[in-house]
Amino acid sequence: MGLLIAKLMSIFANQEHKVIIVGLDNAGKTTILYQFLMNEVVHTSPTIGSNVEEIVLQKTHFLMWDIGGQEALRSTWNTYYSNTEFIILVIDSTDRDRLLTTREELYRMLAHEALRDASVLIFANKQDMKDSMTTVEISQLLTLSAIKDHPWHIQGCCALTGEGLPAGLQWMQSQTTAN
Ligand SMILES: Nc1nc2c(ncn2[C@@H]2O[C@H](COP(=O)(O)OP(=O)(O)OP(=O)(O)O)[C@@H](O)[C@H]2O)c(=O)[nH]1
Ligand SMILES: [Mg+2]
Repeated sequence: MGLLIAKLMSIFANQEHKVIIVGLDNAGKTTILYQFLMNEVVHTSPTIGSNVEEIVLQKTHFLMWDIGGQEALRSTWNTYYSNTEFIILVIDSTDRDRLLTTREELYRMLAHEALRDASVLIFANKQDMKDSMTTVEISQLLTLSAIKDHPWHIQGCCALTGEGLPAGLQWMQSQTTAN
């Protein structure tokens, strides 16, 4: 009996949490995924379709789907939604012109039934660029404070150095234990 309980506990401890990484093309999604995986900057080209990798933080396993963000691919995002626990929305913080497009995509996702229980981590990426918007500016432009039905968190980061990425992962881990 004790063994059975131990086995069940280890299954739950190693349960995989499904994550989708979304955002407009060139935001840095693929760069972030491989920084998580290897602590390295990989050479990327625009993602057609998706990449999937398992990222483990202590005993928490995340199955992360990095989805192509080009305009023509955005209508396919919803095919990845089922069983998603976390949305990572990556933003190129220098891309002021397209922040409203990101905002539309964000609220479209949040209204989707399959994402009703998902938590949202927003990475304000490319904080190394001197003209980047701050997390405060981005929060205001996305009106994040209006999101009441999903836990959310915004984190500044630089995918090239990895700065800010562990803090984001840690927030996700805290949400898995909070739920
Ligand atoms: N300066 C700077 N450049 C970055 C950063 N993160 C990513 N990049 C660069 O931004 C470009 C796009 O990165 P990707 O990771 O391919 O972007 P993506 O979001 O996966 O794009 P799609 O696959 O087309 O949706 C690459 O040239 C990256 O090297 C960052 O934090 N700072
Ligand atoms: Mg990509």
